[in-house]
Amino acid sequence: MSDAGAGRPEAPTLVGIGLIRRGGRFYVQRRPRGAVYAGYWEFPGGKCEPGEAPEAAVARECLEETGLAVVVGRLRHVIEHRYPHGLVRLHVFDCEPVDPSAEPGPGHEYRWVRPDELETLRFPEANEPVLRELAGSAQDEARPAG
Ligand SMILES: Nc1nc2c([nH]c(=O)n2[C@H]2C[C@H](O)[C@@H](COP(=O)(O)OP(=O)(O)OP(=O)(O)O)O2)c(=O)[nH]1
Repeated sequence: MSDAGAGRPEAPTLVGIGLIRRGGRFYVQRRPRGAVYAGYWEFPGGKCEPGEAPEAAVARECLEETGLAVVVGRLRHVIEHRYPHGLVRLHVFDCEPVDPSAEPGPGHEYRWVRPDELETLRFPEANEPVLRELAGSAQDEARPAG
């Protein structure tokens, strides 16, 4: 007997996202025209291919989208969010460029931003906990000890 449809929970689309950090700043880029959330800022990343682990997707998407080869580090957040276009599960990883002097390619409009600037840019709403945490850790670093 088939149980197709009724009662089965919707599987989220798995997404890998890279927080590429260089000298205390993060790489952000504008989502291209025609994409969902076109014109919003985002961290590089994208959907996992079938069978692909999120960290592998991060390395692949960072290279494809920015031209930067990255070392994928700690998994910082897993965020499940329902958008009008579907349910996504974002896996957000700390990343470092393999070559710290390499510049991103021409594919996207991009900026390297300080953590406290992140909250002034418009990101897709699922990014909110990431932006809050990065901005908060910047304040901790700036606060004098004691
Ligand atoms: N890349 C990226 N995607 C994000 C961020 N925040 C966020 O909610 N998303 C969502 C938007 C999309 O629903 C999903 C990623 O999809 P995408 O359209 O960028 O993925 P993709 O590059 O594989 O796209 P495509 O091949 O289907 O064009 O994750 C973010 O900071 N970066």
